[in-house]
Amino acid sequence: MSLQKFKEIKLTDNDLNEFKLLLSEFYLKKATEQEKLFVARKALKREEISKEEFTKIKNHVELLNNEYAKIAVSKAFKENYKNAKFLLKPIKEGHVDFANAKSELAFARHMYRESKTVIKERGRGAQLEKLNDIAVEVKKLSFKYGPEFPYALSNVNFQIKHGEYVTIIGHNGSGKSTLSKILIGVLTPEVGDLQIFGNTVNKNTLDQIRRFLGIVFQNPDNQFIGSTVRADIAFGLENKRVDPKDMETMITSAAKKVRMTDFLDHEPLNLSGGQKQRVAIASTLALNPDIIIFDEATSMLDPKGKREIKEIMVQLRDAGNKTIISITHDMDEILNADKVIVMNGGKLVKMGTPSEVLSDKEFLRSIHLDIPFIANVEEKLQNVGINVSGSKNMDELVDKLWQKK
Ligand SMILES: Nc1ncnc2c1ncn2[C@@H]1O[C@H](COP(=O)(O)OP(=O)(O)OP(=O)(O)O)[C@@H](O)[C@H]1O
Repeated sequence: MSLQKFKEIKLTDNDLNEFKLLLSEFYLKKATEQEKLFVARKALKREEISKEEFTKIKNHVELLNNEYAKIAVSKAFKENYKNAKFLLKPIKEGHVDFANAKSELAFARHMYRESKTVIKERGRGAQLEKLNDIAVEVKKLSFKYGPEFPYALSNVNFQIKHGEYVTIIGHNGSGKSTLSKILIGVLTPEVGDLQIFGNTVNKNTLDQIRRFLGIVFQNPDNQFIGSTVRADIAFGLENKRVDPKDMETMITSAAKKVRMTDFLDHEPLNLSGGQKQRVAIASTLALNPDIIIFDEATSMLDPKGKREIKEIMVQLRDAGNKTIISITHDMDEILNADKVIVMNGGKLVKMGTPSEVLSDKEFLRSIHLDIPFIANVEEKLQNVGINVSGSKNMDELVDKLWQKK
């Protein structure tokens, strides 16, 4: 088979995602019906239902079992893998098609293995494939809390690339919380579309898509489950059924990223606000999500705590391979971001780099946003003819002023 022909007929990551979703959905349906059969069997013994009624339920379960057995096969993926293997045979190393055919083979093998794992796990725990490198895409999104309410979000559109650090900012009532609830799947958009790595979020896909996301909430006290920092980080891993022998390494590695290794045996409730949020971040990081959403995560912290968390957001972005989304009304937070999304009255009113957004200070003031302290100082300096802009913190501003001397 030629490479061209293979590309026309090959299975894609989309097919694999559909297979995962179908299996988990069907398994859930089957489990529910099996539960009904269990109850019916007891009812039959107590003569509360007739033999005919019981047989009807039993036949239905049998039918589902048969159908499930037909679906839960990785034959198509095996065939696809076999086709990919044939691709390489006639192509010599060094030929233009060689690398291409090799990567097709690697992906076909990955899909075949994944399909077998999903069957073994009956679709439960399945992680959908990333279909592109756009971590979040919101298209024509509108939302209202009820028919008689005004739109809390109206026609919002944006894209966040994987690896970007984005802040979503807005005054009270601008729609930030509504947007964040939609992003984490607590609210469902009625108009428009939300995609995570190319996967459309809906009630069938939500559970699987959530695995891409980690969330750090506003109140650190509401996020603790364990009696020690270690137990707290372990909780999510246990839920994910991580092998206990890998657990300690994963806990230490997550704690290290937020500089909390010395506190692993401490009680979370005795920590400072900033430290508590660091533990919450470690618990999230341990699960290795691709996207971390900080939902007003610094708003209850003192200045030191705020600084600590902001530093960690920057470090996570700098370490690569994580998308950081911070929903906040702290304007100082926008300076370190790659991109800023400004919300007002349920609409996205501005989007750009911090410098682009800060270039129109009058507009920001008109929608009741405070200008970051550093940007205010720069504005005052510009007014007296000293041209400095785009500083992320006081040190950077001082450096720029020294260079001008
Ligand atoms: N549960 C609700 N029922 C009805 N309307 C709501 C509800 N929650 C929010 N709203 C309305 O939706 C709009 C957007 O509110 P939202 O809470 O998303 O804004 P916000 O930017 O997060 O504000 P804040 O910073 O005060 O939390 C507002 O007009 C608000 O009154």
